[in-house]
Parts: sequence; structure tokens; C-alpha cells
Amino acid sequence: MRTPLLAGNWKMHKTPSEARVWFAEFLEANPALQGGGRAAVEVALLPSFPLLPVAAEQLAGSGVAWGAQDVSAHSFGAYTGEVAAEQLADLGCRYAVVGHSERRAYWNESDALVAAKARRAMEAGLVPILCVGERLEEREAGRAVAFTLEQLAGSLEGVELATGEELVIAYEPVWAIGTGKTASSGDAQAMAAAIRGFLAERFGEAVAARTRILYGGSMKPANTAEILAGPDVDGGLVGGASLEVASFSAMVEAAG
Ligand SMILES: O=C(CO)COP(=O)(O)O
Repeated sequence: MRTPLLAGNWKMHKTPSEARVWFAEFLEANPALQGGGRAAVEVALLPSFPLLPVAAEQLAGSGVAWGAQDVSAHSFGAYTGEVAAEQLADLGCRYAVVGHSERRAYWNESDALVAAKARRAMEAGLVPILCVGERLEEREAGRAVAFTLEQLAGSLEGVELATGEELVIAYEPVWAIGTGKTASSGDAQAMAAAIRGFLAERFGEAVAARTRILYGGSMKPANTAEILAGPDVDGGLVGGASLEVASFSAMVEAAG
């Protein structure tokens, strides 16, 4: 019922020229993605803003979706340096990440701001990929689930999914990002199940049943199948391992 989603978050890597080569090589390495895509797994790439027109040009008509790593909480206006959800939608973006832990940590993004970004993204027809997850101190204090659900509640303030809008949740434990440490498949599944339970209370069973919950944090080809085996884990948000055509292709294979 839920098609798994494997999304590559490139963070602040690659130039537009490098992206052009990468997209071409990736489609060549994945013939099934050149046309309508693979039925078993949805693939998306989330490069930084200046690379999105390149993605739109090269990935249009393929089975690979694209999206942004952030979006403004504002609509059009005098907001220097911001990028409006409508601008992303016009570039064919399907997704916009909101609340990545790097933005929460380095730019002090609050749950309220993340919620405002999610609402704006949805108003423009984008699907937010809303990131949540505990730091090592909360996990060690036995508060991982409580912390993550509280963060999720705050980050969904005012978000409504009554009329079929879509939302993706990404559980990314901060201590697992870029560290080579992953949550065990059991811990990832337990958190995903807790998140689904929260979604059922907040939005109802039907929304909870159709909403995809991803895991992120040091995913690589060797651990993809095991992490995705959890019944509530519906895909992955991949950082470092999405930068190389070979490793991301191997993960698409493992996920599909
Ligand atoms: O932050 C992440 C994806 O958004 C995960 O990054 P890594 O896969 O590099 O650990």
C-alpha cells in the first residue's frame, strides 16, 4: 500500500555541472528509471537550489522525482535570500525537506518555524519531508521516543491532512547522521511504529496508514535491506551514500 521512497539528500555538495553528469550516469546505470520508474520503490533526489533547474531538465519524464532541502515559511515578498514554495513547484519539485536536524542545529529552526514551512510547502502542492529525531543525550536518557514525538507534535502545529494532502516523515537520529553509526533495524522500526501511532491519534487511522515514514542516518548499500525490513519503515533519507552513482544505485536495487 505504501510504496517505499528512497530520497538522496545531497546537502551542500556538487556544482550544477557535476549534477548534469551525475544525473546522466545515474539514469544510464538504472534503465528501469529512465521511463516511468520502478513500481517497487520511488526514487527522489534533493540537491541544493541551484541544481534544481538541471534536475528539472534532465529528470523530467524519468522515474526519478526531485525536490529541495528547505523552503521558506513565507509566500512571495521582500524576503532576501529566501526561496518560495511556488518557485520550487514551478521547477517541478515534488518534495521539500523541512526541519532537517542540520537546520535545527545551525540555524536554530524551531518546531513552530518547521511547521510553518510544512504548511507553506503543502499550500504550493509540494510534499514536505519533515525530519525529526533525538540527539545522543536524549537516547542515553531513555527519552528518544518521548523527545521525537514531542518534536513531531510541535513541527506539525496547524498542519491538516484532511483532503488527501501528502506528508512524509523522516526519522533521523542526530547521532547517526554522517557518523557511520546507524540505529538498529529494531530501534528504527520501534520509532517508526511510535510515529505512526502518533499520526493515527493526530490525523486518524487512514492518514497514518498511508503516510510514509523514512529512516535516515548513515544508510548505505550494506544496511539498506535490513533497515527497510521493518514493517513501519517505508524508505530512507540518504546523505553521503547518495553522492555516488554506484552506491545510490545499489541502494535503489536493495530497496526495490
Ligand atoms: O542527514 C541525512 C539525510 O538527510 C543522513 O546523512 P548520512 O546518510 O550522510 O548519515
